[in-house]
Amino acid sequence: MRVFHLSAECYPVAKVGGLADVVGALPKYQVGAGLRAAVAMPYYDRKFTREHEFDIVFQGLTLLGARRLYFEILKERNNTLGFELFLVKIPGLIDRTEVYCYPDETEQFIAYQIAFLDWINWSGQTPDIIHCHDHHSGLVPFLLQHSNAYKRLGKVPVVFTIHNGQYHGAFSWEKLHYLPEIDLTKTGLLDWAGGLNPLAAAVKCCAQYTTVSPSYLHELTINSNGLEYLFYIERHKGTGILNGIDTDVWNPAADSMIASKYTAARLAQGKQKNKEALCSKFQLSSTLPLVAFIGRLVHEKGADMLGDAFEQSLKMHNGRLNILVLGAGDKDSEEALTQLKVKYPEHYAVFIGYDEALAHLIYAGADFLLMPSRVEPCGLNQLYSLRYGTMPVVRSTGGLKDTVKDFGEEGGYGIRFEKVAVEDICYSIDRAMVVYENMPQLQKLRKIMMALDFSWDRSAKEYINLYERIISVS
Ligand SMILES: Nc1ncnc2c1ncn2[C@@H]1O[C@H](COP(=O)(O)OP(=O)(O)O[C@H]2O[C@H](CO)[C@@H](O)[C@H](O)[C@H]2O)[C@@H](O)[C@H]1O
Repeated sequence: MRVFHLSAECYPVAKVGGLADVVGALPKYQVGAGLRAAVAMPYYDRKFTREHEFDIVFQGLTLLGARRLYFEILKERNNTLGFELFLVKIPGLIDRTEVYCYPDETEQFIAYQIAFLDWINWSGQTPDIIHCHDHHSGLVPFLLQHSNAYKRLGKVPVVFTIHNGQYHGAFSWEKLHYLPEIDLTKTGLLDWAGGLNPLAAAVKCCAQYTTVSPSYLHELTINSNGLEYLFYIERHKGTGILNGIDTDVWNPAADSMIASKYTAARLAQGKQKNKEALCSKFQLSSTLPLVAFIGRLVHEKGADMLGDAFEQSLKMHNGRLNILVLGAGDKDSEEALTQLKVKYPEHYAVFIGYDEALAHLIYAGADFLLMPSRVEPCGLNQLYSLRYGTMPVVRSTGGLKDTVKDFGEEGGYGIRFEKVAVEDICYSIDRAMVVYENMPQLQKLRKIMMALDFSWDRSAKEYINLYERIISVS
């Protein structure tokens, strides 16, 4: 079965968040299961692209409105990632360093989708499935069905995965002319609330959509930044498939980014060595409990509450608790979290920025990983922390609810809280402090965490079953 994954991110080519982790892993596991899975993503001028060899497999000219665009499809020569990697390069438009936030982002993502479809069409390929991830490739199912340009491919089914339903990629109707010739009687499929909405169009036009956890499938009908009714109406097309983790990348027994590798059998010593390395980097004492946060500092992740919650907890557990933050995002949260360092220089540290290796060391060296998310479609951080024997402290939402069981319940191993509130975060940190004081109990819980299996094998099979079901009825 020939499958193309379309995504703006793919680890290690270009990563901003969890989308990259999923698209860098799922195709590899699908190839392992016998599929011919490939990723086709925009080209970025980054370390990975500079350090690997690429062949130009296709060159073409396409139109974006009145603009004629020359594009190339590059293929990574050695399939280094375990699957075929194709990059869509358009000089002057899709050849930059950052993944998001350019003023002409709408034009970039439309051109990426058109160039991909032109390539597939003109090169005579007919994939069995096109698997689009998030709104950046959300116009593909509409274009396949309702653009004259791609009539030959009109029956190729599209699976659309929603990693984050808060972002829709919406733009104004004035930009409609960027699309190739479409059936104008079908423009309603592109519309939501008076704008052209790629996420909504994808949900309407795809064969099936998936969410990255079962709970999030339902939550989208309650909270999806204005698309709640659409998700309610289209719910018969939705399936929740929990993300997995790439155990080649996230494995404490083989992780070259941590200070000391360890297995469950060497858990206590292994974690302590990593904690010492981590604490010495930030001049924190390695004998105190260490609560960490890793992530984008945005409202969805509860980043706006962290400053107050950490201040209250550090005050309450004066001199008995350490806290470490790794993240970047909203300026107010960055500022509040940076200021805290002045008040608690010995017990608090923060790194504002993105650092993959530091994230690995934190998963290995911290005792607790806090995720007070308002919205969490799946969440990978809690899965990584479980794999490294670090207790997740999470708000009960989305994938966090599906993967973290409170240690107060039978068979539980984490800490869960219900409300989006500073008080609930502080209370959960209090509970973590109590767990830490009972080290034999914490060690037992850590063993349970490390034995859990959230690898991609199971989820990759679920996607394949879904593809097969779709193909059998199409
Ligand atoms: N400053 C920093 N430095 C280093 N590493 C950092 C970092 N900030 C974040 N990361 C890393 O980025 C990834 C974050 O992944 P998540 O899945 O938790 O969130 P994200 O919101 O990006 O993804 C969305 O898509 C994923 C994938 O489907 C869903 O799990 C999730 O719920 C959804 O919001 C992790 O690998 C984490 O270690």
